[in-house]
Amino acid sequence: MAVYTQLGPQQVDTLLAHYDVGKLVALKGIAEGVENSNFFVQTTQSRFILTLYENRVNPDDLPFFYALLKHLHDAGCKVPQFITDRDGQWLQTIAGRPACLIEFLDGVSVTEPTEAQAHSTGAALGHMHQALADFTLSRPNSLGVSAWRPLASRCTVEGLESIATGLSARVFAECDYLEAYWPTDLPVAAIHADLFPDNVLMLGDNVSGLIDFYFACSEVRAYDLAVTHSAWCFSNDGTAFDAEVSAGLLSGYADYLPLDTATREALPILLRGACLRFLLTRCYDWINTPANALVTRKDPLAFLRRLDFYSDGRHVENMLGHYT
Ligand SMILES: Nc1ncnc2c1ncn2[C@@H]1O[C@H](COP(=O)(O)OP(=O)(O)OP(=O)(O)O)[C@@H](O)[C@H]1O
Ligand SMILES: N[C@@H](CCO)C(=O)O
Repeated sequence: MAVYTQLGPQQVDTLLAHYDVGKLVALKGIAEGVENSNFFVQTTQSRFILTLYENRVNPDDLPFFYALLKHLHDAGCKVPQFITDRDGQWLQTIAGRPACLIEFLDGVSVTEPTEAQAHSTGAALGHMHQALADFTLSRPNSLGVSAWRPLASRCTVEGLESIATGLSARVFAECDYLEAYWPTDLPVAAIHADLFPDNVLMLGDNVSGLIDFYFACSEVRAYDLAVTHSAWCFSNDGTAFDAEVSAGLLSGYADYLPLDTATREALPILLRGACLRFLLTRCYDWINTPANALVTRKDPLAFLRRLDFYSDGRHVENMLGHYT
């Protein structure tokens, strides 16, 4: 569940009085998500998401997210806009929390994507990357390659071994490998960094919205493709790779940005990096979240299985065969 702060209609009425968006008709907490408190707000004029930023989003980063979404929206990408009040303010305080009123986008997130849906997602990602080529703000990636070893240490050897025997050695060996081979010659730009299926809204086969940009940061651009590939192209538990979904995602992306030689050569490393990032954050949460907490812990081993898959160079070669 993700309603950490409760809100009453009176508080939301008071907030909405600053905007030209009509009067409150319905207010409902949204269960999905784990980072922020989200509410569905229906007014006499339209529908909105009201997000209250809880401890994991640093309020100092909000101007970066605002500018990023405005830039993408102005470039025609399907992302929600932050709504400004009559004084031009988009950042408010409600119940003592920083809060924003955000455009509501139609669509549902899929759990078992088809090739066509993956194609549309790849295209939306490529379009976004193209649009961000002239976006000038930056935000360091606090979960990038240099953060993985310290994060693994914070998980502790015992913690990692409690999840799977041998996991600790595997994780530290992977840190050695990725630190040695992480690409330094590819374009760096603002990326989404967490484009899992639950952060993509779809209507039928078509993307209607990309949401949840709160991990967005400056990074090797193709790493975003790697993250998205690792999130979309496997069964949830990571045991089954779906070659059709992979082909759809890559071809949608390549409609906007070519998979040039440098990108193709770096992808095996970037894909392994994406797996290690989610393996480690899930391990950390697994170890530090009580089993009976309201937030459901995500299975870390689902990303160890993906890491195993990508570590076999033949798999990535087959996937990219069409582009060489
Ligand atoms: N702009 C939007 N339009 C429509 N629905 C939205 C929008 N933003 C968020 N939602 C809904 O709210 C849910 C939670 O939003 P979001 O993923 O941003 O939360 P979060 O707490 O940051 O989640 P996460 O755990 O994925 O980081 C989404 O799954 C979606 O159903
Ligand atoms: N999308 C992530 C959670 C947010 O980083 C995961 O599934 O582990």
